[in-house]
Amino acid sequence: MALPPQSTSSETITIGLLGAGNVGAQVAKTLVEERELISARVGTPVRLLGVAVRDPEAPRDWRIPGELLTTDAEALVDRSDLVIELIGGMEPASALIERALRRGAAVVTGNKALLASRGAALNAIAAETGALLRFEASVGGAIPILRPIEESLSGDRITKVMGIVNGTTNYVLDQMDTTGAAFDDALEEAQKLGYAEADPTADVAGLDAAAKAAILGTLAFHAPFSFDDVYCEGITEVTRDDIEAAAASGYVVKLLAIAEKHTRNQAPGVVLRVHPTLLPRTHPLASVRGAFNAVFVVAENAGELMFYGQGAGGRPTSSAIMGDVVAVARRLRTPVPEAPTISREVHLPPLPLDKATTQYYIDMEVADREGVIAEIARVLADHHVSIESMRQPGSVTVEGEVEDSDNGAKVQVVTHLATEKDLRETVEELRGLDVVKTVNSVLRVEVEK
Ligand SMILES: NC(=O)c1ccc[n+]([C@@H]2O[C@H](COP(=O)([O-])OP(=O)(O)OC[C@H]3O[C@@H](n4cnc5c(N)ncnc54)[C@H](O)[C@@H]3O)[C@@H](O)[C@H]2O)c1
Ligand SMILES: N[C@@H](CCO)C(=O)O
Ligand code: NA
Repeated sequence: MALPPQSTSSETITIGLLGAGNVGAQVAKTLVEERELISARVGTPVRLLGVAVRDPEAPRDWRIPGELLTTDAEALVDRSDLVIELIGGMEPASALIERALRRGAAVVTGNKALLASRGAALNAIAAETGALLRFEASVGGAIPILRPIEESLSGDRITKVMGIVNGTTNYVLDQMDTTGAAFDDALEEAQKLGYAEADPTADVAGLDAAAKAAILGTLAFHAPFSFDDVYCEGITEVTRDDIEAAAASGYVVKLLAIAEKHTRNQAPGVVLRVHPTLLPRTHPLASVRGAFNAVFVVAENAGELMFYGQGAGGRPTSSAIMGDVVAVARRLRTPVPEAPTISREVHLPPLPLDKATTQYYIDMEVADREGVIAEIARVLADHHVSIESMRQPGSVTVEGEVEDSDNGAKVQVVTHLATEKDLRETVEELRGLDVVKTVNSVLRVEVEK
């Protein structure tokens, strides 16, 4: 399919869009319908040169003018000053971005999977050729989060970034919690609403959130982290029982991505982790509903900051893409020296999960006889894990002892801060006790921001 002739005005910034799915179709709509506004914001005319698609006949959320459609993505890349990549996945997205950067064209992308595995390499190519590479849409959808970390907080020291960064899983957990929906039904709905990845396994297995944790960690700590540095557990093992038991104890289950600097008793490093987490219902992140995202950032001087907004969906994500397009196009018009997007001045290695400290919730079935609680408490104490609260559903919460109940002997313990290593050894020993029939679930708990 032929492309329209290239702009004759050397002033005009030409844009090539790759992919016209949930996000791409919205971006095409904005570039066509709001061309004057975007050009005014940039200060130079911008023009959508073409939209590379796999199937020109495919139905789309917005009908892209036929003369813009092409199946030759490489030719479009070679003719564009600015390339927007919204195909997703590794190939051909990676090769097309690399092709654009090598010829000095600017690139805007929302492809977190690619950035979390090849981000450092792509940034190196951009640094070599002087090309611009921006990716605000890759984390938190519409929420401005990467630029505040990179620019506004660049004079401070960030110590922790923690957030709900996957809209699909937040939608699924929220539906299960508030309407009692089944996992599969809620996921199907999230797919229909355009929140999920092309393969939603990436969402429910925590991989999408892990990619975002690597990107957030890299920018927050000025050290390169990749997907492989992130400990990752998804929500597929979270049951309705877990959610109901958590609710009965005043908690809500959320999939959190956490990147935290650890310095105590060890050389400094960063633990990056994604896992289902219990939050007290009063915690600000507990009220993040549906496909919304929220990210807490803690910095030495700024203190606590919270960023909140729509984390997924074609329209919200297109806002972040367009923000990058305008920012990058302004720079194409008036070039200024670019500082490296990913600075590497700090040697801060990724640390294994064992180095993380957090609180834990342990739910177990126990024998309904005297001395059970004392035995459980002894095992925890032996491993330096102290108890914040202990509860038996259906009976009165008491300190250190649990009353018999008609509901059978179920015991739920919330610990104080403990290391993963101590916790793991504790749970292993609890499982081996005669008085413990089963350990139903072990979930991490975040009480503080
Ligand atoms: N949907 C969201 O809420 C959201 C939010 C933030 C970031 N993202 C990211 O944005 C990107 C796009 O997401 P999406 O939801 O629009 O995905 P999508 O699956 O709806 O769209 C991708 C489109 O690319 C097309 N495509 C595949 N191979 C192609 C090729 N070789 N040439 C041209 N087109 C090709 C597909 O046919 C599809 O229409 C992904 O990287 C995704 O992770 C999505
Ligand atoms: N699939 C992703 C899209 C936004 O990155 C999500 O559900 O959050
Ligand atoms: Na964002």
